[in-house]
Amino acid sequence: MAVPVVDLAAVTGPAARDLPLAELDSEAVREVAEALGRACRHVGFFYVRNHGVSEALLSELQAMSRDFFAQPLADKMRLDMRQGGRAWRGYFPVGDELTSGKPDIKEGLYFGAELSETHPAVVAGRPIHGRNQFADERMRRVVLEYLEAMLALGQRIMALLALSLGLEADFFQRSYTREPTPLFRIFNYPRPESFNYDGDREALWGVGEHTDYGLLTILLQDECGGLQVKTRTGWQAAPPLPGTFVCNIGDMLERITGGYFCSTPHRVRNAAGRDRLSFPFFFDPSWEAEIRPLPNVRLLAEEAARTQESDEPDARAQRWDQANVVQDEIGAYGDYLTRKVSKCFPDLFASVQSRPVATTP
Ligand SMILES: O=C(O)CCC(=O)C(=O)O
Ligand SMILES: [Fe+2]
Repeated sequence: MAVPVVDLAAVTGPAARDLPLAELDSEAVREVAEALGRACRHVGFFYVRNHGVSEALLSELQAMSRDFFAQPLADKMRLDMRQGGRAWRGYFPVGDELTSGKPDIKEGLYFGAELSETHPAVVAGRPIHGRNQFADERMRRVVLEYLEAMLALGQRIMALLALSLGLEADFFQRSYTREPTPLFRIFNYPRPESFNYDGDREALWGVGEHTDYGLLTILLQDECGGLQVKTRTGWQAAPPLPGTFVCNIGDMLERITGGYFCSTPHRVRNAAGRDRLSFPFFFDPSWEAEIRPLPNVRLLAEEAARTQESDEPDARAQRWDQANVVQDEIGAYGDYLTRKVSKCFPDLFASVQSRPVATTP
C-alpha cells in the first residue's frame, strides 16, 4: 500500500477549527478518521493536506533555517547544545547524533516547550525541560509560532485517530496529551559531496533506520526528498508533496494499540546534490503518563486478525533495535524518553549526568 494522502478540511476548516475535540463527530469527520486509521494500520505513514497551517509561516520557517545553516560553523556553535544542559536544546554539528549507533550525516537545532527557570519542572531538574536557545528574535518568533500550530494540529490528528479506534475524540487528550511533550527539530542534511569520508559512503545515512519514540510525528520537508519508509513489502520513497506534511505514528501508539497501529521504520538519504532541510515535530505523551494498553485493545486484536491484508511476511516485523515495543517494560513516558535520548547523544548525556541536579524545595 502506498502512503495515502488524507484531506483534513473536516477538522481544520472554518466550521470546525475552533470546535473542542469532543465535538468533532460529523459524518465527514468520521470518514477522514477511517482513512487515517487504515493508513496507520497498514503503512504507519500518511500525508495530510488542508492542514490549516499558514503557507506564510512555513515559508518563513524555511527561509530562517536556510539562513541559519548557511553561517560558518563557529557562528552556529554559539547555540551549542552542550550549553543547553539537561534541557537538550540548541545546535549540534554533523556527526554528533547517533541513530542505530552510527553517526548521522546531518546537523540540527533542537527545540521544545519554552519554560522559564522558575517553572517547577525546570526547578526540579527534569531533563528535556527548560529554555530554548534562539539565535535571534526572528528565530524565537517563528519557532514558537510553529510549535503552537503543531500542537493544535497534533491534537486534531490524535482526535481522528481516537475516533478511528472506536474511542471518543478527546480520549488521547484526556489520558495522554493534556500536557504533551513537544519536541521540534530542524535538520540540515548536507549534500554528501560536501564532506570528506574515507569509508563506504553507501553505509552512510542522513538518519539511519529507526522508528520514532512517541505518539505522532508531523514532518515538513523541503523539495529535495530522501525520506524512505519501510512498508510491508520493502523500502519506498515518501517524496515531498506540495501543501502537505508527512506524518507517522511512533512506538507509543503501536504499544497502546497492542500492535494494531504500526510504528514504521524509516530513514533518510540526501541524494539531491544540495543541502536538504527537514522539520520533524514529535507529539509525545505527557511526561508522567504511564503507557498502558487501550481499554479496547482486545477488540482491536480480534479485528486485526479478522481483516489481515495478507499472509506474506511483513518486512517491518524485524525491528531495527530488536525491541518489542508492545511488551517491553516502559514505565512513565518521560523516563523512557530520557533513556532513549541519552543513547543518541552519549557524550552530552555523560556531561549532563555529572552536573548537580536541583531539587524542589
Ligand atoms: O528528516 C526527515 O525526513 C526525517 C527525520 C526523522 O525521521 C526523525 O528525525 O525522526
Ligand atoms: Fe523519524
